[in-house]
Amino acid sequence: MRTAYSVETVRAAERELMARLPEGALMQRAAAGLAAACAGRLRRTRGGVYGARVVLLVGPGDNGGDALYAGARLARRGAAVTAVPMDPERTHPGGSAALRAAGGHLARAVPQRADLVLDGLLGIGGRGGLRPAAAALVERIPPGVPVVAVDLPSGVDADTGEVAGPAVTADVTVTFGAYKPGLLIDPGASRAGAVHLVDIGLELPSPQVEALQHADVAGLLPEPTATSDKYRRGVVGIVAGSAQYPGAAVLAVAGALRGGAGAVRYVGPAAEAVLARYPETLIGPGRVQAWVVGPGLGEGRAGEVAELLAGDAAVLVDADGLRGLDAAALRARSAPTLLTPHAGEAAALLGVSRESVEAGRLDAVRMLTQRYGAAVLLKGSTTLVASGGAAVRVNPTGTPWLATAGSGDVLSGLTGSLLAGGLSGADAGAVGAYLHGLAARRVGGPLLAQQVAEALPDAWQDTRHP
Ligand SMILES: NC(=O)C1=CN([C@@H]2O[C@H](COP(=O)(O)OP(=O)(O)OC[C@H]3O[C@@H](n4cnc5c(N)ncnc54)[C@H](O)[C@@H]3O)[C@@H](O)[C@H]2O)[C@@H](O)CC1
Ligand SMILES: [K+]
Repeated sequence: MRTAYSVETVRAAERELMARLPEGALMQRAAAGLAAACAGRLRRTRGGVYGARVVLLVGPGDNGGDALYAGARLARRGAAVTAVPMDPERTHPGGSAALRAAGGHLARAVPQRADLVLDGLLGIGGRGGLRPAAAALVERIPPGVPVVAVDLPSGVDADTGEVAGPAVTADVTVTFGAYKPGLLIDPGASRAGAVHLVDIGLELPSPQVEALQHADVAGLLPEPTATSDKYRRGVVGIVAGSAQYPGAAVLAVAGALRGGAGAVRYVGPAAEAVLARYPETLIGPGRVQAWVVGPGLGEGRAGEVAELLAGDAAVLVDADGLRGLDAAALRARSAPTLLTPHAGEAAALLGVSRESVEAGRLDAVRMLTQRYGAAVLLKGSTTLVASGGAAVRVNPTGTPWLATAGSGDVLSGLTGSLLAGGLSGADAGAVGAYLHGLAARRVGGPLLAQQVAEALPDAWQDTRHP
């Protein structure tokens, strides 16, 4: 499990640790890890540190201090290090002195010839969009030069991944003590590049955000045993498709057949198309452990959604099924419920704009789970899964090629199948998104939704091999 912690949590852990250590010890740990990561990068790109031109963008706080001390370490190994402070009056005094003593120097303009740029403008103390002095330095980063962000890319909100205006786009982020949610959630995550965690010895409580890894998923997947039969493995029912969108039914069934349930039942007007493609499918109403309702349903079918929600099987509501959902009916349910909106559907459920959901995905998914009393999977670049007050799960797999017609139908079928296999709403959502993203990576791109469904068994097996 990869875990991420809010600024408040990280600060509290830092205070607690600092009280037990000599002054400045934590910053030295951070700077040592940062310098080592930079040296590793310089070794790979140009054979070594000696003679490398390193530029430090230095903000007014401790983030700038980290950059200066790391710069001093690189200067001692023969790098030519130039620090450009955002505000020369407010620059970490100890860090500046250390850099000068090591042979580095301070400048007012960003040198345009460089082998590496360190972004030490803002870390977890950054608030809102970059102010002009910081934005001006970011604009002067020479194109094509690798950028290492110190703790997080400046301009990215550490707690949410929101980016309000200009921000650094890093090749590597060296983060200290703990991942921050903004490094795992878009738009921040795509600014961070490869994230490298430096252990500085923090003791941390339970996380605010987490990302499953292969072993976590393998541990949650419902595997049949010698005594399993198809009913014990769970039956998933698919209520999807319409005369206008029969394909959604076929794709949801395609996903459901690869999600580990013992059987897939289809109810709706696309039975012929479903059977033609998947003769394994049971047709017509009957008992199931979980329903998937919504993909390609079209308009005027809210009654079917309400009827399923009134029953005692688990229910996944997707796409057209999400229109006009009754929050009170959802809150009254005792069986697992999972909603799987994309940003536009989430915006409608919350009564806000699509843009605000996309800019603040973490807030949006938390508000949805609170308002509707259900687990929620918010689709998009970095899919999020929230349930009650538990840590929000961010999906680490996937590819931009998944933004293609029908891929959501496969996801809902797959995830419903996992619900039928006995997973909770949050687990089914997180595991479904993970496998779906892994399968898409296997296919590459451009991809068809049905290829994603076909790659699911291999993705399932992949999770067993870390
Ligand atoms: N606290 C600790 O124990 C440790 C902190 N470390 C470093 O310290 C950082 C946090 O340091 P600080 O609390 O000093 O905060 P930062 O260095 O992140 O930034 C705070 C400063 O930036 C200014 N600022 C805030 N938002 C701005 C914006 N949008 N545009 C321009 N300027 C803005 C503030 O006025 C303040 O002076 C961490 O990210 C990490 O890099 C590490 O050295 C490890 C140990
Ligand atoms: K930074």
